[in-house]
Amino acid sequence: MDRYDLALIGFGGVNRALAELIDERGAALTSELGFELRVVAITDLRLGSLMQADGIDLSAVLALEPGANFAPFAGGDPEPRNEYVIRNTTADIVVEATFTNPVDGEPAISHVRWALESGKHVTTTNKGPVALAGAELRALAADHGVRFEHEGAVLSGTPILRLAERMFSGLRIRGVQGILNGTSNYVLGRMEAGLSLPDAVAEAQELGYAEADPTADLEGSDVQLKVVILANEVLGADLTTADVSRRGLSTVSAAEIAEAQRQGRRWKLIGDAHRNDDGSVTASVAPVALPLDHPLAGVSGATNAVAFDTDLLGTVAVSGPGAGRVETAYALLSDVIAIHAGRGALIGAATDV
Ligand SMILES: NC(=O)C1=CN([C@@H]2O[C@H](COP(=O)(O)OP(=O)(O)OC[C@H]3O[C@@H](n4cnc5c(N)ncnc54)[C@H](O)[C@@H]3O)[C@@H](O)[C@H]2O)C=CC1
Ligand SMILES: N[C@@H](CC=O)C(=O)O
Repeated sequence: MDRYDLALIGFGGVNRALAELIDERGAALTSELGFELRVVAITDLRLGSLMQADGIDLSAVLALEPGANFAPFAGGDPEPRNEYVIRNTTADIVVEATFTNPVDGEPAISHVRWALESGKHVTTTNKGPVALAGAELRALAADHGVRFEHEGAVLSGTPILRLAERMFSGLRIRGVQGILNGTSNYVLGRMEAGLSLPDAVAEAQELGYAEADPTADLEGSDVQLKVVILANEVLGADLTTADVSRRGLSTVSAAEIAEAQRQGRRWKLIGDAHRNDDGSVTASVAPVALPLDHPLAGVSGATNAVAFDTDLLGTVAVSGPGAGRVETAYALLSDVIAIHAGRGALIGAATDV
């Protein structure tokens, strides 16, 4: 029986949900998936670090009282010694789920680099490293014979990146457009129902959808990162966030939301990237008042949707959760499954000189 030891970097909503999944459903997952999962290290800004090569008792760390930290545990330290833990842990896979930094991607990019350099696979839901250093990190992973997986960076657990990578061979993708942020979509729906913006945002935070700073959700920088990822990975572009024009929800007033409802329209924050006739790619994020019969107008709550414009199939649309702790933890599990499925190929690639 194979076993993967994990190091969890960041122990907030998503990595806690993964720990709960392993703790509560570990035996069932082992028999279904053919491998065992064990957590051997955890770091968090607020909790410090914990390293136990024989496996951490997840029920004990999940039961920690607010304000407590890892110091009293064997192998515990009140400081989040990220670099030391990532480089020295016995883990096979580093699971990066700290805050997304939409400006320079740090310190998550460094976390991923340290893990790959020390021969560990990485799975992350953090959009910073993928959007801002994706090519460099993929190359680093290849150099070290390990994988850099990041399904959860777009549409949380809804597997659109792997779908596009694996199932669209032979198609030419002309563009990709969609609702790519769960929080803003949820907030727009709640404002249509009469809630104030702050109340709607507070609900999204409580439900685990929002970024640590929800401005990134509302003002489009989260979608900007996702558009960069889609443009680069699906359209083969080489965009940075500076190439993606951005307007957020503050450009739409409550009165405009009510007026759109009267006109049979619904505001949605739309991310778009499309290939032009000259081969260049144009990308944007902006609120759009869609007519109710538009396919994206009915996508509500934290559900997201992506429409791929292809030459041979026309439009292929996928809809599913775009945010949520458990949904995003599933993305991490799906990455581990992909690492497990590809392990023979990796051994071959690493020895193939
Ligand atoms: N919650 C969601 O629905 C989704 C989240 N994501 C991404 O997944 C990541 C994690 O999300 P959540 O768990 O919801 O966020 P969260 O805010 O609940 O948890 C992040 C955790 O990381 C810790 N942290 C921050 N900086 C750190 C550092 N330098 N070293 C150690 N720990 C650090 C924080 O103390 C916090 O406990 C974020 O990058 C987010 O953008 C992606 C898809 C969906
Ligand atoms: N805050 C993000 C989480 C997923 O990326 C969102 O609301 O979509």
